[in-house]
Amino acid sequence: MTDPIALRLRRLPHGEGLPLPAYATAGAAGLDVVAAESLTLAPGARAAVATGFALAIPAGYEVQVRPRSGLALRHGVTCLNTPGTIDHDYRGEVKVILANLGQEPFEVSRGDRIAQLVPAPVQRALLAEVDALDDTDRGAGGFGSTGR
Ligand SMILES: O=c1ccn([C@H]2C[C@H](O)[C@@H](COP(=O)(O)OP(=O)(O)OP(=O)(O)O)O2)c(=O)[nH]1
Repeated sequence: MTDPIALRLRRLPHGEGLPLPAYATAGAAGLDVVAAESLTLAPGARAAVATGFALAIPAGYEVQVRPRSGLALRHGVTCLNTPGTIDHDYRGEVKVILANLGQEPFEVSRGDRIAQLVPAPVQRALLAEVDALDDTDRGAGGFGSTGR
């Protein structure tokens, strides 16, 4: 494992008393995040669920918000925008955009683990507009073109 990334976390008033994001096992890749509010997600519904904290992420990194496989498999509940992107310059509350793709209402209780956070290095692009692109064997083929 590489050296950990230092993340500063500011607890917000409604996050008082909640466990901080934490690794569930010594080898876990994601910091489990708990909900700072309780709500019911109807089938097909989505919501930005409060976490009760804000982050300062070092420049050159993002934090990805990813679903938990247990919620996805058992309840059809996932992060709609997975992986969610927390920009390094964002100082607002981290929220988890949960969607219920299952057939039953899903209850979120304050303190439930709802997602996981994974820091990742960011490679920025230097965009150059050009009149023509170099030729390749694939050309414009895509979207299953090699399977036909
Ligand atoms: O799952 C998420 C995704 C985003 N954010 C916050 C942090 C992120 O830095 C900010 C903006 O996210 P994004 O760039 O994905 O959203 P956008 O729709 O492009 O909005 P903006 O115009 O604010 O960038 O919203 C979250 O709290 N949770």
